[in-house]
Amino acid sequence: MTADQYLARGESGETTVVPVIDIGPYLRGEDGAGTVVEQIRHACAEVGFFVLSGHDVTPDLLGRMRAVSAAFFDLPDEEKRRHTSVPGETMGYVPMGRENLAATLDLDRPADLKEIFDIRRPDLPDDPYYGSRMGRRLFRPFEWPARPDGFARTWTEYYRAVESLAARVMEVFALALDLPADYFTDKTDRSVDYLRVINYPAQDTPPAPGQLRAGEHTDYGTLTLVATEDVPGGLQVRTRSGEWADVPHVPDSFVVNIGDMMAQWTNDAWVSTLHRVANPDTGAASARRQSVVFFQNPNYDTVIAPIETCVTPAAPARYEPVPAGEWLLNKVTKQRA
Ligand SMILES: O=C(O)CCC(=O)C(=O)O
Ligand SMILES: [Fe+2]
Repeated sequence: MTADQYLARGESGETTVVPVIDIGPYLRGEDGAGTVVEQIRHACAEVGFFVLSGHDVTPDLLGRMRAVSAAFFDLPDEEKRRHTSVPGETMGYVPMGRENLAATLDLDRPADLKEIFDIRRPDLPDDPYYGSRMGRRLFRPFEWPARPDGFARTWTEYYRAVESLAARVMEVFALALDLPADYFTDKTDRSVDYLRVINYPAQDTPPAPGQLRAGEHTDYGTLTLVATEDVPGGLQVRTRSGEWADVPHVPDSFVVNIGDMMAQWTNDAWVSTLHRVANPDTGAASARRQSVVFFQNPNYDTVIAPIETCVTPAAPARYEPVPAGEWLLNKVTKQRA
């Protein structure tokens, strides 16, 4: 991916960088559904990011998810560390200093200033897909924290809600690529999703040179749904001219971005845009930030190759086929600080 593929406009540009799209008409099968498809096609091709409103994940559920997660991060360090993920994995608690997203682009930067709790699909179905060698590697069972109360219940409820929403967005993606609405269904129905809450603590000491809340990176999979927070030190996208532009926070909406595998599927007709999480200004260093992030990655045995509607004589296939699980593991290995 080269910098000139990032079309979003930055500080010096007045254009809206990241459009807000109301998916409601599509979800309800109303007349405006065609417009939703058009808007999403445009956003994915031009920006790689959009803000999704009109979805059916309730503010109540999101509020409970935030509260229970914040309560976990407020537990004593020693209690959180009992859930520390095995090295090279992100399942469970990932303490400060363990992840470095810029390293996925082979950049030499200090570790990200964040801690994480991360799960895979809860309540795994009895299916050889999950029990195979690759299945066990990617869907390793994890232990829920005993505290705070209701953690497992709320996270499971949230997982189900965003998993369904992601499936509906994938239908829109298929339609936007002139494919049948269910084109991606059998490629993502056992997806290797990551549900993680990221706590970006207040910055009591100044970050090291080049150190950020999250270093620049692209996401790896199909799509990401981020519930952001309106506090200093937030998500930024890289514009075509190489500037960093803030992604707007719209209450009760998700920031949606596409990942590398969607860019490869579309033969780069759609962009997997560089982004990062900035530090708060010194004056706002006490601002803590928490984001709730759902990454959808295809089934591990889905082979990602440019889709036929995206390959033309003028745009020949740019990518060799690659199994999604392999691509994902390669990235996850690199992200270790
Ligand atoms: O915290 C955020 O707003 C986004 C984090 C992010 O981009 C990531 O973890 O991939
Ligand atoms: Fe990201």
